[in-house]
Amino acid sequence: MPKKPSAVTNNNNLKQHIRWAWSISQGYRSKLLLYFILELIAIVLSLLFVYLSKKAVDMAISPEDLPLKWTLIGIVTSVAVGIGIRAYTSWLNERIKMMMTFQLQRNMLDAQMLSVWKLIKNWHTGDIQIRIQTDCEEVATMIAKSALSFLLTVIQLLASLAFLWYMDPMLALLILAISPLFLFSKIYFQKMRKLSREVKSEESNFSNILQENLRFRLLIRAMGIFPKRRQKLTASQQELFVLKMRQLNFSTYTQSAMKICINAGYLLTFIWGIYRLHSGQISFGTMTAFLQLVARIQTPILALITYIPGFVRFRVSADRLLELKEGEIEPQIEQQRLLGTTVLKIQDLSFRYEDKWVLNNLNLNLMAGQPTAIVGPSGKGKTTLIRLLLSLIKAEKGQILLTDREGSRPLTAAHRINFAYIPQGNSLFSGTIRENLMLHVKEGEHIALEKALWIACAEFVLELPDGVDTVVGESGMGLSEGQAQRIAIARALMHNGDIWLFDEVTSALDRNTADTLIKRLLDFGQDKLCLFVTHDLNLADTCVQRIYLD
Ligand SMILES: Nc1ncnc2c1ncn2[C@@H]1O[C@H](COP(=O)(O)OP(=O)(O)OP(=O)(O)O)[C@@H](O)[C@H]1O
Repeated sequence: MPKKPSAVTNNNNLKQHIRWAWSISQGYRSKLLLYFILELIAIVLSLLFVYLSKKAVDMAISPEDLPLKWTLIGIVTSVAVGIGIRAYTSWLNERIKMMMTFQLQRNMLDAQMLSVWKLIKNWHTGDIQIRIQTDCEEVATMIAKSALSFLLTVIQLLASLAFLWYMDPMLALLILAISPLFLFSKIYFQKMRKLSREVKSEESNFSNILQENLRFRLLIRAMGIFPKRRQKLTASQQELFVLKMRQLNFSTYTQSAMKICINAGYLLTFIWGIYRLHSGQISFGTMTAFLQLVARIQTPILALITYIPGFVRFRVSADRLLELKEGEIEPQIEQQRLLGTTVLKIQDLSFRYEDKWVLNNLNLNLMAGQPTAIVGPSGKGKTTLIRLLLSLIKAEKGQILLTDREGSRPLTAAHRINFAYIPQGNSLFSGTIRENLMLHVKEGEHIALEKALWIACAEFVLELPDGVDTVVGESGMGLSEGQAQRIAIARALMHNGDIWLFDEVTSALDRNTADTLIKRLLDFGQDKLCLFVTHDLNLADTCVQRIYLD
């Protein structure tokens, strides 16, 4: 059964998340360091601005005639350079974030594309899609942006606090005391994490329903189940609404509390400053510096608070992505072309899905030039045998040997290039027919396009107004099932593999076309190893060998 999106079983600790985030940052660290250093300079400049403006105000109201020019030049320079640095760092940061997101998305997709069969069936594509799209971005945002900004904000906060402490320790303590530090408590984090996880799970569920509704939109209408499927989508939206409202309510409470603290802090500083100014304990310049520093303390505190939801989402997303990466991945190996495969020998082959045995001690010899039909009732393991031959699944027992002019060797995933495989149903990609036909061909190793179309009884393509450049939609939309099936056959023949694995190639064809197709295939494939999985008895009768699976 596909995994329910809500079932995030992973719950890694903070250390594991940080270690993983660190590994993702590889390749970007020097750029991130540059960003960090420039931001530090910007912080120093902003404090320099506070210091110089205090000095300028005090100089301006001083009875002595002090030269203000250099102080004012210093103020303008610190502001101008600060703006320039911030513009560059924000550009740089967005760029790093984008690159990191794309790389993470590619890695996650690769892991899914290459994960072993057992894992594939556990996942719903809608769920995978939402994880790759939104969770990858969440993680990259944290690593490239929020984590460093958080650190910089803490530095800015500490520097401003130290400055204020230097001018008035009591005020610094008071400001800190009424800051909404409760937002860093464990209870707050736990609550946020729970809410975030629930929302993300429901988003995955919504994506699953949406994806299936769109994919089967014609079928849904034809079956008259549109209201039901719509209802399912609406129910998921309602659930999402409830969860997001819970999140919104929670953040409204916390933000209101936060705003009360921030305003109280400002008022306190103002009253405190006025009182001390009035009693002559501080200068007017110090009063302005107070107000600026309070802003420079409260703004970082506010910023730190806004990082919390992002940090919580990062941890939930990290769990979801680590879960996606779990399990066995097929190693990428170089493909080996065999030199005229003559025999494919299946010896004592047994296979089971979990505890259900599908094949038991199967023995079979496929010889070049002796087409074989595999027939039998539905659900007896015909497609499973094809999966074993394509090394998509591993046999429990037994082996498959391939013999060519150079000898025999066990079949592995490296031999896939030698197979011409046609799956059941429509398997065309969106794009032109030419793009579909040329998908896996190598220069100099493929047969002529027109020839492949002819053998596959797909000459009709050449008569279309745009010929092989005709654009087909998703899943071959714009073509009939039979037309799409014949183009898929031509595609399989194009790269001239020695071993043909044809799964129900005549299922969507009329009798005449099917018979012509069989004849052409058998004529052209006289030196090939042909395996037809079929319920078509005419096709089975034409084969030299018939194997009955029951
Ligand atoms: N991914 C899977 N996980 C668990 N069981 C599976 C899986 N795929 C197939 N099976 C089971 O294995 C058995 C053989 O399936 P298979 O698709 O090989 O049959 P088949 O002979 O090709 O059927 P058909 O003629 O209908 O295409 C079936 O009983 C099926 O329920």
